[in-house]
Amino acid sequence: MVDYQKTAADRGASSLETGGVDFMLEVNIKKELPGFSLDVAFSIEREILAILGPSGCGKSLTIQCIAGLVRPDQGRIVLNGKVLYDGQLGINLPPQSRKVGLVFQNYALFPHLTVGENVAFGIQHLSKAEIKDKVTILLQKMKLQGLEGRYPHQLSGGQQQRVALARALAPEPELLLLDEPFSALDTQVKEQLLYELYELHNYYRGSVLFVTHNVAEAYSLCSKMAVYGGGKLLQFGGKQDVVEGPATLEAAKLLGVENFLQGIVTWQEGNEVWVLVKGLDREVKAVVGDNKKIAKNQPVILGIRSEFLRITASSSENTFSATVSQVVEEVTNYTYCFNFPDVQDLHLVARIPKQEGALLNPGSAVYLNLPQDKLFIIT
Ligand SMILES: Nc1ncnc2c1ncn2[C@@H]1O[C@H](COP(=O)(O)OP(=O)(O)OP(=O)(O)O)[C@@H](O)[C@H]1O
Repeated sequence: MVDYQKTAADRGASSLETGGVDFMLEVNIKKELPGFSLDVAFSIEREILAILGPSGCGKSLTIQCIAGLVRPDQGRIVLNGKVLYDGQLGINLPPQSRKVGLVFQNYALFPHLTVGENVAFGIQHLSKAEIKDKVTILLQKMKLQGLEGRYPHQLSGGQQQRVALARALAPEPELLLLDEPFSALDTQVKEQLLYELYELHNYYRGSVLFVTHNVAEAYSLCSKMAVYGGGKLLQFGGKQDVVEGPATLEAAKLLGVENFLQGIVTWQEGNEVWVLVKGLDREVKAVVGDNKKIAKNQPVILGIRSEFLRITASSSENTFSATVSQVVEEVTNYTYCFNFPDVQDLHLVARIPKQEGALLNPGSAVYLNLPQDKLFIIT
């Protein structure tokens, strides 16, 4: 997965100059709707948070509560020390008083206004000269120079979404809310915009909440991830911790983990845990974080992302004899499905970069390694 945070950092880009403002967002809200209840709490500080989850899990509702478009039933939302909503104190600021920018999937530009007029829409209180300067800078940042006089219908989807971003940024919001902003765009345009959005974050400096279904898209852009399921926060944390160490089976599946093994804990020493894998009748070693203690004989599920399995030349720790049952050739990987001799109902999927070896045909026997630091344990 591309990591734009790393690529920008490698070039020495910085988003850390905040002029003394904290850019802290605290959200703790409950909302009951017919047949659905939302109950989430999280906080972020001057960073990009991706909210990830299946359709109907409450992602957009969270965004709408923060933007002031939907009133929660209970809780509190605080942005940079300003209370936007407090159920007990009866505070519920209107959207225009929240300093929050919002971009939806479907651009929502004003069709009768030009690109320049759309971008200037939220900054009419400024002088003409200030508006002109700001629009010029934003159009330049969003690579829209020369398109200022066009109308939305004269723009491509990617250009329209850039205008929507510029319009949201013009009033200098302290928080930018992006609700599936790229889902209507094709892959190439989406990737370009993801990169530009990350670049833009260096300029913008505030926090960003980014709603998506797509794990790779989330990982590329965010530093933190919130995984939603059925109106609840299943997991929240740094993106690598979340993607490589899902806390529950539901979160793991939502995060695209394909490989799960049942087992029983046989031994723990420090952060190393040995698990006897059902069916394989062999132990694997996994590394757990945060000094987590797991009782001996406790049934657990081991998980590992398909990208982390490796084919090795010989048998060693955490390595099993396996047979290729299916292969799919992709642009940069071979995706293999493996069976295990004498074991029913156990299949593992591995994505192996092509440069790591020639194509293996179905029926090939290999050693399959499950790296201990990439195996995670769900109790
Ligand atoms: N105004 C509303 N009135 C009643 N129910 C609503 C309203 N808005 C949303 N819901 C319901 O709340 C739940 C969460 O909706 P939400 O739009 O937040 O989902 P989502 O996670 O953003 O899904 P998607 O990815 O499909 O956009 C859904 O069951 C939806 O039907």
